[in-house]
Amino acid sequence: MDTILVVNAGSSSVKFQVFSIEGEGRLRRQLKGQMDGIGSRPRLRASGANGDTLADRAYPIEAVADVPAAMEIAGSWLRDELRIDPIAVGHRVVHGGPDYDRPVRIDHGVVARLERFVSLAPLHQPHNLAPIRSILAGFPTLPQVACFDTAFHRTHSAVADHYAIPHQLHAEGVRRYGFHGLSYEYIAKTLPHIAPDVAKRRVIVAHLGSGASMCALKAGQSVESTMGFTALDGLPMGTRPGQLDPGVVLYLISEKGMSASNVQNFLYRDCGLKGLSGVSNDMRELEASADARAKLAIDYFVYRIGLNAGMLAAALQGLDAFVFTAGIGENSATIRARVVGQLGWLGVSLDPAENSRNSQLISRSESLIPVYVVPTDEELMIAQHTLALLVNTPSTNPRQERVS
Ligand SMILES: Nc1ncnc2c1ncn2[C@@H]1O[C@H](COP(=O)(O)OP(=O)(O)O)[C@@H](O)[C@H]1O
Ligand SMILES: CC(=O)OP(=O)(O)O
Ligand SMILES: [Mg+2]
Repeated sequence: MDTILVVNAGSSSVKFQVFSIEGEGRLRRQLKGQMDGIGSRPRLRASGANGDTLADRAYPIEAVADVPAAMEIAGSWLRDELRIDPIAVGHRVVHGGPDYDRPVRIDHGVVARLERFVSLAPLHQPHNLAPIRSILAGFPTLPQVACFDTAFHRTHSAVADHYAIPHQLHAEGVRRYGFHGLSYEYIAKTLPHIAPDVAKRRVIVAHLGSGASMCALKAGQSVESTMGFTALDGLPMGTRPGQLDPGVVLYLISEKGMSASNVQNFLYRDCGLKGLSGVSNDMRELEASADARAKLAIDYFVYRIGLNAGMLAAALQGLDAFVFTAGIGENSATIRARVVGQLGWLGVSLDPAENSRNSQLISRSESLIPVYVVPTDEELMIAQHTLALLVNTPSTNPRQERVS
């Protein structure tokens, strides 16, 4: 069976899926898994094609302290226990910079270009590139494809793509890229099947995971995002602050004597829900906590989502649907209820029973704007792009020739 392996390293998880190629470009999911709770409660879970459990293992926090450790455990499980032998590997690569507006077949030149963005996505890019490099070294003829978080947002207008700074910096690549594009692309492709009328109109998608952002979709195209040059901007996240006055950064440097790398570590690892609560970066732990600072962190998260929804509704000049997705958006009925509470001024009204069941439609019929929960599938997007590039790019790999 010819298969494609997909690897998606996020800030608190490593996700992977294996798809078989069924002919005529159709893919069938054979395996889906993730190591999540990295740095809080690490757990490897995986299921097979029929949803049957293949692994469910909890690890002590110190055994999976970071993403590389999670990658190592998940990788050896796939390699040594399941003997996965794919004909191609698709990777999520968070930063594609100004040049990549679509997925690309990987070679050493591509890796060298993507290395330049490591400092712009330090929580992700090194972990996205590490498996690419080790596969290139160990299996140089195995086709690999990079799929970018930034690519889906390259449709933004000039006003959405710029900061009010001198042009030279924009020309160098200091732009408002936006991230989580593979997730938004999946939602944009799925929404026409769920709600064909609103999918053609103005939709806000809230991708609320460990990293969190929101996207304004007009007729399925991204027109605005809460994230910018890096995945620091916009909403508060597990360990990142979201929108912050740049004056705070100047204060850290000039008054606290912090170096550039101290500030980088601080902004990517010590802020957000973790910094504000002092309890955890993990929303499940905050929801379970009685600590007043955990409550403040959740209040702040919800409040900022409401503020940013107003901004995106203005970008869209109206709103026809609101969609929740990713770890928190798909699973926390409490957070969804509170966010919908913030959208009351738009005439949105929640159906609490449907919300508590994680139903697809969680608003009441009289709600002026429907609210949906759509589980995202970044890995499926990556597999589809990988297959498309396999079929359309010539290769020296004889196993790959059979696919086309
Ligand atoms: N049942 C749940 N209730 C509340 N939060 C949840 C639940 N399940 C997962 N989450 C939260 O989702 C986040 C992880 O989301 P995910 O999209 O997997 O993140 P990432 O891809 O950035 O690693 C964590 O903050 C986790 O606490
Ligand atoms: C870009 C980003 O923040 O990704 P994730 O949410 O997977 O950490
Ligand atoms: Mg993610």
